[in-house]
Amino acid sequence: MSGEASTTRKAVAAAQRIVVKVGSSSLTTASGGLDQDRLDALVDTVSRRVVDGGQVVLVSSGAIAAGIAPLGLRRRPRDLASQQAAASVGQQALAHAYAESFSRHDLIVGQVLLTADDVVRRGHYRNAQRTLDRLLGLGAVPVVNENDTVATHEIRFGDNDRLAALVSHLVGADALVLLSDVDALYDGDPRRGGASAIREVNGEEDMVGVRAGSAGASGLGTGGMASKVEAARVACTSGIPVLLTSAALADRALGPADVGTAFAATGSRLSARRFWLAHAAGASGRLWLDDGAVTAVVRRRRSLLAAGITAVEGAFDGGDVVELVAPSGEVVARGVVAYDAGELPQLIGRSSHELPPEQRREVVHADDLVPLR
Ligand SMILES: Nc1ncnc2c1ncn2[C@@H]1O[C@H](COP(=O)(O)OP(=O)(O)O)[C@@H](O)[C@H]1O
Ligand SMILES: N[C@@H](CCC(=O)OP(=O)(O)O)C(=O)O
Repeated sequence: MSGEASTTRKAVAAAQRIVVKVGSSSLTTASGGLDQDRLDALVDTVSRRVVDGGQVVLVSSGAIAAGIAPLGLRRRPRDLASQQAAASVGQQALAHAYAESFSRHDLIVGQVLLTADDVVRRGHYRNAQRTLDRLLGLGAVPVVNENDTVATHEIRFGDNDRLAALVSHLVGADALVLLSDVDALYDGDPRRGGASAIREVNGEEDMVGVRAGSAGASGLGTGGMASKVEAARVACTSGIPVLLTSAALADRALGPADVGTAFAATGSRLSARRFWLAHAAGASGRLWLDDGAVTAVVRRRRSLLAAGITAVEGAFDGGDVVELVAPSGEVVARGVVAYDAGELPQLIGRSSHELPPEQRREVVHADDLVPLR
């Protein structure tokens, strides 16, 4: 790549605290065992950064894939119980491999297995934050994965790309690096041919027409490019720049950052509460807004009043988190609703002066509302 490095690339190269996420397809062989050479190469790169004074949190997938061969399975299992069994076997193989590999550089690793509750429940969030912070302070390399052996479909993070974005905010990272088996984001699935690489994403306008598809041909990854793009969006809108490239290019990604796709930080750092509201908390319902209300809450950062709501979905109580939806169906904000779902139908569409005084409070107060664009 030629030309002057973008601000985003400089920020990634200079980041002091960094989260590096590596996917299953970059650590395991097609037959479902750990690929020690590739794991060692990644560890060498991460170690260089740590020895140079940086702090790295490694979010590593691969537990399920690494458990396939030892259990005599032929491919990645589809049912939850077998996935959990594979993860149980594979995670300990993975942790062992990382511990051995980092020990070549005299570095200690700390295994951190998180469930969605650990970041979705605000009380648990601080606990995970403290542990990771202390590990980094003690010079260890935290190796994070989802606690797959107990996570059911209903309570999963979804994928480790999302987990990595959440962890980036949790540890206050200066950058997030997503390593996969593809060197960059392309405008279409590169497996189909004819797609071109996108080098810089400076906002949603650069994503227009980009088709980010499902997981790679190895059958080992889960989220595919779509989940990486979504994770990049979560990080960038929270003020964290992202670099996406292949694990084979990790050295350059963590060095001059002159490879892959750089996603610029578009938003400012969110407080833990606002980040939680925007990205972590589960939503219990939806409020459909008219165009005027969308402008008021998204552009003018106003509270949402009953007059701008056209429909209510879901069974929520006052104090729950809900999504605010534009007429187009796009979720434009999330916030804490002040009323129970049952109270709203008789209020919506009516302006405050038509309502009795006790029902004139905002439906979602501006302080409890985070626009998503
Ligand atoms: N627009 C795109 N740009 C790049 N890769 C894409 C795109 N759409 C789909 N993909 C596929 O996504 C795969 C990476 O996702 P995945 O297999 O889940 O990786 P990992 O295991 O690293 O998380 C690539 O191998 C590629 O084939
Ligand atoms: N927690 C799972 C990984 C899930 C996942 O998102 O995988 P990937 O798409 O390879 O990053 C595991 O360790 O197998």
